[in-house]
Amino acid sequence: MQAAASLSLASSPSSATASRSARFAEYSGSDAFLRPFSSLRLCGLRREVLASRFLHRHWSSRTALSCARRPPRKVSAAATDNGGAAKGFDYDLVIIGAGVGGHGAAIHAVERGLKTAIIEGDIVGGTCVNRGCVPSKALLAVSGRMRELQSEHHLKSLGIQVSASGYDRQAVADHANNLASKIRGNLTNSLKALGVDILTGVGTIVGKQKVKYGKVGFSDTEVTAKDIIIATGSVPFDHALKLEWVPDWIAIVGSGYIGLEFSDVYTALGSEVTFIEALDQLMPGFDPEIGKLAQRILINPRKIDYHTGVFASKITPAKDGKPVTIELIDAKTKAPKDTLEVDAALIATGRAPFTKGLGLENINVVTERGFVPVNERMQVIDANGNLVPHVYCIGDANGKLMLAHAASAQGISVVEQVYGNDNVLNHLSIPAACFTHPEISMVGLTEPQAREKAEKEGFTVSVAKTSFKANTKALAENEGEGLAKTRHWEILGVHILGLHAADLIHEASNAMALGTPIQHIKFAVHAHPTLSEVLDELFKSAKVDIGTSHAVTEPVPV
Ligand SMILES: Cc1cc2nc3c(=O)[nH]c(=O)nc-3n(C[C@H](O)[C@H](O)[C@H](O)COP(=O)(O)OP(=O)(O)OC[C@H]3O[C@@H](n4cnc5c(N)ncnc54)[C@H](O)[C@@H]3O)c2cc1C
Ligand SMILES: NC(=O)c1ccc[n+]([C@@H]2O[C@H](COP(=O)([O-])OP(=O)(O)OC[C@H]3O[C@@H](n4cnc5c(N)ncnc54)[C@H](O)[C@@H]3O)[C@@H](O)[C@H]2O)c1
Repeated sequence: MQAAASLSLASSPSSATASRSARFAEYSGSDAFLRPFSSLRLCGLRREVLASRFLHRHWSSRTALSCARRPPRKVSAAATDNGGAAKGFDYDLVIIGAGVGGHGAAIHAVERGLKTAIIEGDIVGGTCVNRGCVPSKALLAVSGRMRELQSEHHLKSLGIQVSASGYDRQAVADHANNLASKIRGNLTNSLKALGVDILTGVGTIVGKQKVKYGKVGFSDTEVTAKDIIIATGSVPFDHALKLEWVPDWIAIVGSGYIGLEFSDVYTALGSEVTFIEALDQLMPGFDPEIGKLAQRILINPRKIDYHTGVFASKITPAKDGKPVTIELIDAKTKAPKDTLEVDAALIATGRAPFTKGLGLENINVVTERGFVPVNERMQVIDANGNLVPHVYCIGDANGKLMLAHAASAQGISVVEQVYGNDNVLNHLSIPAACFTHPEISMVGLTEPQAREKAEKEGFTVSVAKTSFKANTKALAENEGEGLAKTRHWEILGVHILGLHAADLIHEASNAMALGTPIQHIKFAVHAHPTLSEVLDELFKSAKVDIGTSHAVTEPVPV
């Protein structure tokens, strides 16, 4: 199923107008969090419905501070130093969009001695810093602690007594907002410290190696660049991060990363959640076995119910004291199924690229569902299937892998090419994580995908699994729930659900990126007692048949 697909709302990105001023106005005001008034029912309960609202933007970058301290860089024949551009150009590199992708590319470009400018039409940091990863992880930090404090049984088993737990909604919201501002400041300062020119305004490609930019209502300035990177990201649907109120009952449309993370936040803060998922099971993007375990740990014990195999076909925002209404239709037959009345609705059905008004028509590029077509080197492909010289597109705008670190890694890969080093990023080795409690992480193929590949290519897949239940550190924390699984001696994929899964995945993703096979990594030594021994055990339990060359390990049921 395509992200961003099928849900049409007044506030959805598809309603974006072509005008640049309207684009940015809409960007800052789109309202995916819809709310009501009045009383309604869920799971047989009647409840008083709260009025209210949500919304807006905030977040940052991890590389910012360390990069400011990097040593002077070497300058190749292909590049000038940071003071002067290639002959005949204002800049060696102009990047349109200062999100994490653009930021990662800019600091690496300076390191490579390229005279670099970054054009930003809104605020530095983009989605991740201002409206995505950063504020959502601040909220998840709160939900994690709330869960611990609310789990009397868990605390008691550790010998801890806590009389009551509670939270101050505004203080929680401030924590998310302040973190976003702080990281945005770090990002901006790191660009300035490295001598990247930050050009304010909406960037438009006006022709070969030419970009204009300008604030809405002011005249544009034109700059030339030897190479251009488009890093304009996506239009987020989600503005629930300001936490202006906590609804009693919230419907979350879509059970992907955003839906699952917000269900963790809202249930910890006291809301009841109803998931609406178009596919036949919840969390359809995850490895099926991990998805089942996630349902057992993250859904069933919480105040969450769900409708699967249905589309939210129409959502009517709260108005004049009436609740939000959500019309559900059967995903296959399209027959009407149900209508829900809820306090609030959060739309998490994927994100749409932010590529309108970029002037792509001036370089003969036609988007595909809004995404900029690129090859494996992020070089932009025109309407005739030819590469557009000197134009690249990274991050959410190309739709390859809509993750912050993928955007940044693609940016670094492009800068290497611009510098003269061929570089192709291995997307299969890029990890992903969902920051629920406990976390889920993954890299590479799911088990069905691995089996399909094996059938096509004629090899056998074996699967190894291990449980957190046997891990001393996890047991010391009284957090023994979890599973890690891998497949294939080359490591085709690893999936983890359990304590600190988001940190644990990197041993596997680095092994995949470096091509380290299981029969080598299984001899690596891990400190005891640590959670990393979960992966140690996983790799050691993999049955490697070097003769037939494809072994896998099976997990112990948890
Ligand atoms: C709620 C939420 C939580 C998330 N959590 C995570 C997470 O935990 N981990 C993770 O890896 N990813 C997460 N993501 C995804 C992550 O935020 C994106 O993948 C990432 O921000 C993409 O970076 P980008 O640089 O491609 O685009 P963006 O961050 O969207 O930045 C693009 C920038 O370009 C600017 N721009 C657009 N058009 C123009 C123009 N014409 N001229 C000038 N400037 C322009 C925009 O204003 C913006 O600043 C989350 C997303 C959301 C919505
Ligand atoms: N921790 C992280 O890394 C993190 C966190 C949040 C977001 N993200 C990024 O943001 C992107 C978007 O996240 P997301 O959760 O919005 O998208 P997603 O693609 O992960 O999940 C969307 C879900 O919505 C369902 N859906 C689509 N249309 C529907 C409809 N009309 N009715 C009911 N269900 C519908 C889909 O079947 C799917 O399960 C992700 O691709 C991810 O890359 C990452």
